Amino acid sequence: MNSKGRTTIEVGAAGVAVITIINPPVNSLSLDVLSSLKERLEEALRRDDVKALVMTGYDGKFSGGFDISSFADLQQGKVAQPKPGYISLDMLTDTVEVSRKPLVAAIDGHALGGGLEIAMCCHARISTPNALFGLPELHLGIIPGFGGTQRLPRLVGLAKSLEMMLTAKLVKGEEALDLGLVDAIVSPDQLLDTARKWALDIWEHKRPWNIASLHRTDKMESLSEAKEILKLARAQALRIAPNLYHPLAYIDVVEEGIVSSPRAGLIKEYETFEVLIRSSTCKALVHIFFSHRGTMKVPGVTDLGLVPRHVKKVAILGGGFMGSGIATSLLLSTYSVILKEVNDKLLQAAIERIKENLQSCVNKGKLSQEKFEKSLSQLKGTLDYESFKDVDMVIEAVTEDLSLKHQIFMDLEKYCPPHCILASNTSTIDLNLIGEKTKSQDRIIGAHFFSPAHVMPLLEIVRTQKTSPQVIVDLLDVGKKIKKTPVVVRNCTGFAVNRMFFPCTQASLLLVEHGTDLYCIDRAFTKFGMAMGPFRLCDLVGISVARATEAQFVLSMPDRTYKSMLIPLMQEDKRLGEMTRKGFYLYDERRKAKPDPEIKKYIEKAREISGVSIDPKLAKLLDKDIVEMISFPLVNEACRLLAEGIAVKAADLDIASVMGMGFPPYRGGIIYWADTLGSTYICSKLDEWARMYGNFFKPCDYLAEKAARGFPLSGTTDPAKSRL
Ligand SMILES: C[C@H](O)CC(=O)SCCNC(=O)CCNC(=O)[C@H](O)C(C)(C)COP(=O)(O)OP(=O)(O)OC[C@H]1O[C@@H](n2cnc3c(N)ncnc32)[C@H](O)[C@@H]1OP(=O)(O)O
Repeated sequence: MNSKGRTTIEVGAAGVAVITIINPPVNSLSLDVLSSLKERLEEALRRDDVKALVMTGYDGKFSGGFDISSFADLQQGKVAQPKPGYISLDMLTDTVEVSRKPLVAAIDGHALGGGLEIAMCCHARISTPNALFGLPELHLGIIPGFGGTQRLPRLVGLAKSLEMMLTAKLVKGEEALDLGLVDAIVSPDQLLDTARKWALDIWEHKRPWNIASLHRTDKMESLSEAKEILKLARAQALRIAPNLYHPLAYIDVVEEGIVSSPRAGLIKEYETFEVLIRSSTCKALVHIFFSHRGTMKVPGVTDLGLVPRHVKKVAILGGGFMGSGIATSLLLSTYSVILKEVNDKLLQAAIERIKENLQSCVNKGKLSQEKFEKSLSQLKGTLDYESFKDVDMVIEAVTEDLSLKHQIFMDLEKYCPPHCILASNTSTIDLNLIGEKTKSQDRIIGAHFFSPAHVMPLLEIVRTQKTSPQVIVDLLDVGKKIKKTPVVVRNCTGFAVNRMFFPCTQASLLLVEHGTDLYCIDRAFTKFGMAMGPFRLCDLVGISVARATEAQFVLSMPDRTYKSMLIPLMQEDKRLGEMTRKGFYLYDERRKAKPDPEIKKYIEKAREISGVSIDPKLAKLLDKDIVEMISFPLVNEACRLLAEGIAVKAADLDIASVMGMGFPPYRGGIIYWADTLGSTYICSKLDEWARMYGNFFKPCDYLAEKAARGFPLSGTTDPAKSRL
């Protein structure tokens, strides 16, 4: 079997051994790397010609931490440490940290998770200004397992370490120096020489031997302060993630080290790590980690060897809420942006919105004043197409009016250079229709952003049968550069995210008309872990948008829509959602939502029009039943997207559900979650509800077939069945 990574050792004339971790692309710590590292360390400690050691990572990257792809082997017991806690105690604490030869970490790139934990066992840390440090393990449903829970608080103080861990915050070189996490900052070309000299200086007592990180006390708060900080951290963890156990387990482990001893903390750490790595939360979050990266791999597109073309200048048509958000995203990533509006008043308003967006980044400390000025200087407003002659990409973000879009795309074909990518931010209109009056269909593509576009992480890239792979590769690259997660889907009404989410609103309306309490539905959803319930979301998006979207779906899938008058009735009465401070909820000036007893009136009227009577069973549903009755239709639609080839991979829908709909990542995304319940169970429930409440619930063929065989829904789709 090929080994997964290795380390090398090179002993220089001055007697400093440089050990390099080699496991591209991020130098993760596979078990092979760890075992090779142990051998190299032992060799260096044994050799008489070695006075001191430097540890570094290959190709300017220290280490991205423990090898996440080996979690599955650990979970299944296929590999194990020689004894419990071996790496943390025997290797790092009792060999490296106590060694009589000084060991200095030379850090460039990233020192994350296990990478940082190893660096913290060293006797000094030298880094470059751009190096990134952090313990992001909680994002994977685990806690650090190589001593990070004990050493980070002792190096940077308890309060700061809790902040870094609970928010998975990464710190950069200079901040790490201020915190005391590193001892010196040097440029990349001086890194190794400085580290070598530093190690030798310690050996020659020209620099002090620092006390081992595990036993430092100078940064730690007093016991009473520490207890108060831990109490607040527990409250924060419960508030941020009430369904999650592992952040609390992490705080318990830190506490053990403080109230008992650091060694007791290390023991509790590895015991807890062993439990958490086998948890369903960890498995789901690891699935999200790899699926997230997998969205950049599109079969038949990204495997053709195409190189993304350099996109420098982007034009945006329409500076409304979406257009200005998209422009902000591009400016933040140093693209030159031309913003076109139809008159000066709208143009000035759009520029003002962009300024506000950028200013809010400055206020949150995410953008320096200097970068704010630079970004803004990259923005040019215009009222005509004159300056479009050298743009590389256009993103149209005007209102959803097909004839207007027809005209725009014909104009774009006339004014833009032939290589220019012609993208539309439409959320519902068929891209084939948008481009039908042009001869440029190979460069027409959907770039569907989610509102607010400069904040939401998902970018749905929609390709038609004619979109060229080169254009898809180009947009994937732009998406990555503007720090979005792109998911490539095929063209259909609502594309993947809106189409998948639509049955959720529909099922909610059906339940409400049959007697389920509207606010109980939203509560059950948020308790399940969704960012917000379907009715709160409707208010946020706006009742008019919800109605317009509904109209599109009623047209394209009349056989499976539930026709409720609740939303039209509210629209008639100008209860338009959060923007009018009245929708399903009432809103105060701080946008805090409060249930409104008046909503009953609208429900009763809608019920009367539909001719539906209250079903006593539905009026008393448990939270679990509410979640299932609303989410299973969503799963059903996701299955249709897979069967039709709209989405190529189930994992893409998992990411789309997490990033576009607020589905809880620790449940792994919509299809992953469905598979934890089983296709047979979901299908039988949908069948039962279809018999009782109509075709809206009827399982699609894909789901029924998988259920009949007891297969998971995430199995690869048959490309032959793709409709394109
Ligand atoms: C015992 C310990 O306490 C437990 C641990 O250490 S758990 C691990 C903790 N570490 C992490 O969570 C870091 C995870 N990685 C990252 O955040 C980012 O990959 C990074 C900042 C290191 C680099 O980001 P970036 O340059 O954008 O590259 P990115 O696309 O994310 O990753 C490159 C490749 O490396 C893989 N990779 C990244 N980190 C990995 C890791 N720790 N293990 C295995 N593979 C990893 C990715 O899956 C990707 O693979 P692909 O090319 O086949 O898709």
